[in-house]
Amino acid sequence: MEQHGGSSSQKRHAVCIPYPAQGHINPMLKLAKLLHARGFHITFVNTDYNHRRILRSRGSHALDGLPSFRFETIPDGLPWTDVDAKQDMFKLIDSTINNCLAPFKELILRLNSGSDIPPVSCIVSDASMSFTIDAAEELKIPVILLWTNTATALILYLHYQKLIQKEIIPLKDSSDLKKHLETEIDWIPSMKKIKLKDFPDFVTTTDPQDPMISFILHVTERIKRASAIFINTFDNLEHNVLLSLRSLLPQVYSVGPLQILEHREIDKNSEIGRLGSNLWEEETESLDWLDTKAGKTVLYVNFGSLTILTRDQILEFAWGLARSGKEFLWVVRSGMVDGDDSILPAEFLSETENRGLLIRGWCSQEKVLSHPAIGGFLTHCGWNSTLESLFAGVPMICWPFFADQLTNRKFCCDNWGIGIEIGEEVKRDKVEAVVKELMDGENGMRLREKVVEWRCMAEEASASPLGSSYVNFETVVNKVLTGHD
Ligand SMILES: O=c1ccn([C@@H]2O[C@H](COP(=O)(O)OP(=O)(O)O[C@H]3O[C@H](CO)[C@@H](O)[C@H](O)[C@H]3O)[C@@H](O)[C@H]2O)c(=O)[nH]1
Repeated sequence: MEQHGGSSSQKRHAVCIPYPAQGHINPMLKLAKLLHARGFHITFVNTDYNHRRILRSRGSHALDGLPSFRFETIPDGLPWTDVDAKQDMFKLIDSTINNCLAPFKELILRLNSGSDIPPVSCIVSDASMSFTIDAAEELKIPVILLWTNTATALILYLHYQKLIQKEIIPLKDSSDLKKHLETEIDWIPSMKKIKLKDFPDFVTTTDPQDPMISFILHVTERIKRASAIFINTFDNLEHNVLLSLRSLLPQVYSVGPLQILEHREIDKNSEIGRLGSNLWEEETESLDWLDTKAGKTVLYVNFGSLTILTRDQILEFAWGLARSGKEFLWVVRSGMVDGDDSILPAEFLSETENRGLLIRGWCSQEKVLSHPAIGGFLTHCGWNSTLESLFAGVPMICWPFFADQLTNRKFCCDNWGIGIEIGEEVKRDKVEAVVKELMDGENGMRLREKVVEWRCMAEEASASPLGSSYVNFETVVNKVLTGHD
């Protein structure tokens, strides 16, 4: 991809910095590769902690980079921990806000003093790392934010301040929780009568100082200062919301699914294409196992990188899967079950050994979802998983854990027609019923047809030269990042 760029003095240099969690690093790496393909020199910035994790999971040379695509690190400000230690999400949020600006600015100054690379000409930052806006303003360079959730989640978050002003949150009395969650909100542009239970979480707090609410207010206030905001979605999927959003934030550009742009533009066997960012080591068994299975017969089960299940929940899922009689591939990440990952009972393992593959660890999800044997996805509705499922044409069973996943569940099931709800409380009978419905039922067929329709629209959005996401990406690269009309 070097051929697109000019000499180092002419090249533009983008410093790309994701929020330090898997669901944010993955889309940022895709974006960085796309910018590199357009001739940008890239510096990709991980936290020290995640850098060490990637080296461990991908090998000691995984982040050596290339002359025009380099990796750097900054500390996350948390006490030094072992790579196996789980990072506390709330402490990490707080720490990035308070501790990352100084090392980030030092990094940019150091990059600017190097003679072998072009000076930093723009920052491409996760919207949750909004200290980067201060750095960009000081350096007088543009900052582009990447919003890794839906446009819907963004418009809802932008109205949390108003929810507080209207005294809807924080909740005064938690005994009213059920009624509170059924409250219809009808004053958010393009959101027709959305209930609080479909908001991206945190609306059940009774704490006036709730740290997540403070974080949401912090991010949504600062986001307005960005030169442009990329959203990993596409126009057809969230057309009206994007229109409303643009009247609040004119610099919003839908550029998703980034996976499709990456797929089209980056040769996956090239040095850049092979760069990856998995924090857990990927197993290799599941693709071979899937090769032995018939088309669309296997349910894939994976709850992403942050979900924590209780012992009861994992048991209910396990027995529901066993009773469904369907084949399944279930990936159980280390640390995914509160207290103990090895609690799946021997009876479950022996009953399902001929039709279930249980992977303890991490798989290559994009490859798994695209395998022809996969017929359904039991998911926590993280936005990357949702888009990846859509791109693979795989319908979903939706069991959100927290945050934007609740909103994604609502839209997948009620608006886009690509998912079935399983209910908040996991019960084996329900799991059994929805798995059968998705894999064998008429409803499953309808969802499968619908998801393929959405995949076609996503592909159209990403197509050169007129697809909306493609055009939006080009517009920002030309106008904002390189200053050309
Ligand atoms: O075994 C696995 C499990 C996951 N993945 C990948 O890891 C990413 C997970 O992202 P996502 O599905 O979005 O889930 P989370 O890790 O939970 O993502 C966080 O970030 C997302 C994007 O902001 C939010 O939508 C979620 O709510 C938030 O929890 C995806 O790219 C998956 O392909 C793998 O490759 N292998």
